[in-house]
Amino acid sequence: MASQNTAGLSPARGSPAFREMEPKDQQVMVALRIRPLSEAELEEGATIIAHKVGDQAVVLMDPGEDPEDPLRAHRSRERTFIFDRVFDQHASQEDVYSATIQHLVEGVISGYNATVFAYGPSGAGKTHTMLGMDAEPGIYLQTLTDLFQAIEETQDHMEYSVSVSYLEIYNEVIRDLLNPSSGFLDLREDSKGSIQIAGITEVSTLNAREIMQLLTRGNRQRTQEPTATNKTSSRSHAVLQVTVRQRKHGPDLAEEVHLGRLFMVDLAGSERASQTQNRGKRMKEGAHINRSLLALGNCINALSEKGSRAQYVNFRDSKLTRLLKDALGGNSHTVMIAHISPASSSFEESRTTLLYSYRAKNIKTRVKRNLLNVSYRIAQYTDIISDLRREIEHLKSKIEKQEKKSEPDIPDVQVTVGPHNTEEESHLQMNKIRAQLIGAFKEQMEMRRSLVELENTNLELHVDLSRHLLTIADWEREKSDLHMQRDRGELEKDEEQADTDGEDASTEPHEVAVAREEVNLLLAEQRKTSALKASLEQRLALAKEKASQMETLLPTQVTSEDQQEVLRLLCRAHELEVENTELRADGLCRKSLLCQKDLVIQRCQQHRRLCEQLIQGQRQLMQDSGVQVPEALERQYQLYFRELEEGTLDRLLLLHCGLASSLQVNPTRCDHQYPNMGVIRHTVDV
Ligand SMILES: Nc1ncnc2c1ncn2[C@@H]1O[C@H](COP(=O)(O)OP(=O)(O)OP(=O)(O)O)[C@@H](O)[C@H]1O
Repeated sequence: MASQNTAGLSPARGSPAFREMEPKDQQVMVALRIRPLSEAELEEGATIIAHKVGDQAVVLMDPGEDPEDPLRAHRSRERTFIFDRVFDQHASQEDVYSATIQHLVEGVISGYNATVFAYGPSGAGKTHTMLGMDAEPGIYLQTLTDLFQAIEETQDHMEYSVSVSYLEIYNEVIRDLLNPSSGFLDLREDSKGSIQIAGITEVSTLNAREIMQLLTRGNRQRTQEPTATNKTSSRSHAVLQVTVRQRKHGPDLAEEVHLGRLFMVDLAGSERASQTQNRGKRMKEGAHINRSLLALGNCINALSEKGSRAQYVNFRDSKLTRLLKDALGGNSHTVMIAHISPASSSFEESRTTLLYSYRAKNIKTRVKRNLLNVSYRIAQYTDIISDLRREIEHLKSKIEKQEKKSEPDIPDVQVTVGPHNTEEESHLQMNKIRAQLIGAFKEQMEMRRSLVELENTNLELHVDLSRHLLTIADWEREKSDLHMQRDRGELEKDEEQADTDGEDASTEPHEVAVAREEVNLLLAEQRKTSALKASLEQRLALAKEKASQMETLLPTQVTSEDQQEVLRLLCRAHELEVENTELRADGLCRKSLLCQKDLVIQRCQQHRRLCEQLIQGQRQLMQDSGVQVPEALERQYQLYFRELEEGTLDRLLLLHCGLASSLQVNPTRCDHQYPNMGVIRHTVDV
């Protein structure tokens, strides 16, 4: 089960909607599901205040409103919201699935990304919609069943591999729900800006039921506890990720690979702590859940206003938004299913949920098909072909020149007798050598590509490591500041406050503990990558030597000048392709170096701010105590203040940031040719 299952399948499938190659702007689809009144709500005498009108509207009545009150007649809080689809208590699981997600399945198979997330307060029905129950399976099972069925129905020159992972984000920590003992997992960004989860378990199977059993088991591992509104409330965000790789072999060596990713996200309850009467641990945990949801809300706000006010969208604020970055602002067909209870007792919750989801309707994503290898291969072949053409032309003209020069010697050359005196034998020999050469060359190329990917991974690990070390260093600095302030007696008030809250201000925050853990993991991973790289480099050196020996032997094994020439050209083509790969790797390294430079600049800026504070503080101290400033120092002060006022340094930094970000936005030619670099780097280790 752990290994990648492939099914030999599929034709030119896909509706016209999914055939387009150009990126298309796509509105996020927002649907609303109103669950039936629960027994508890009925018992407490709640009435229904959310009414579905037609297929797209919902009217929410304010239960506190007196219809007879003439003073409130024009200030009614009754509101109508329009969504792409509205479902009420009569809607079945199939109704919801077929109107929202079903149409995206085909796209995922053909290489498009799709995301569906269930949003709403605790107990509003999110898990019911996503996971459902045995008798009423939710979106997970329906989607997987359709996906596998569609794959089964397709045949031809296609191969599919499907892998599934399931994780939860709880208190800003990622856990693998299919392998909960694996500890905390980390998010990584690859060279294309695509988010990956390092070390996640990926299960490959083409059996939806088998996956469902795993998910149901995984869901039991989900952090779940009773809250005031739901006895089995899921306290975490659960993300089911399905990756479909479609591989199509062309008549020549070319190969098309499409990669479609489907995220199905069951968010934690969006309620505010005060409204659910949650106290203690729940309240703290709520802060973390809300950090993710708040970040999600901020992104939704910024994205929905994009264009009109061009707001900055900060996806980096939480793990959830980093993971959903593509779903919200990037390359994905996205569906949000908001959930509410129809009960009068949930009026405020429902109102905020409707407002929040309504805003999400303005978000546009830019959807394009993830064609991985084609552009790379085409670009690569085009390069090689044009290089080869030039080389061939060059060699041809050289041969012509030599022929002209050596015309009188022609009879001598023609009488040379080699070990293969018949034309047929010579032809067979040449084919054999050519096959050997191509084999050796392909092996070399594979190794070089793997080396480039390992190098890329190493750089990413390094960048991640630096980021975590920065978090730790920042905290260490804060801690020493705190100690200094405490020593000077400036912290008494705060300390008192901290003591009454039962917390010590110098207690290490959660993110620092996570950063320490991640540093250890990253170091271990770096060691692993380096060992792999060293052994691969050794193998490559051996392979290169073998190939060069073959080349040296050529003149003794093949006697015809033409054949020798063809083989020499072949060798030259190989060399050129190797050089090309090196160039691309070089491009990637430069980009990563740029990333690292950014980190260094960030660190220097932090240090600069500290120095500025020091200088200002010391100057103040000198002034207060009437110390005479020496002339040379005063001149340096003036220089320093002039620099600050003119802002030269800031302008330089701004210029660097501008240049760096334009490089990120317009990746170099090398990146275009390496679109799949580091995209699939997950460990499959069930
Ligand atoms: N459409 C529905 N039809 C019937 N029962 C439903 C429906 N939606 C939800 N329920 C029931 O309501 C209860 C709460 O639903 P669920 O656990 O799905 O809520 P939730 O939004 O996932 O809550 P939390 O965020 O706390 O995990 C469950 O018992 C569920 O079976």
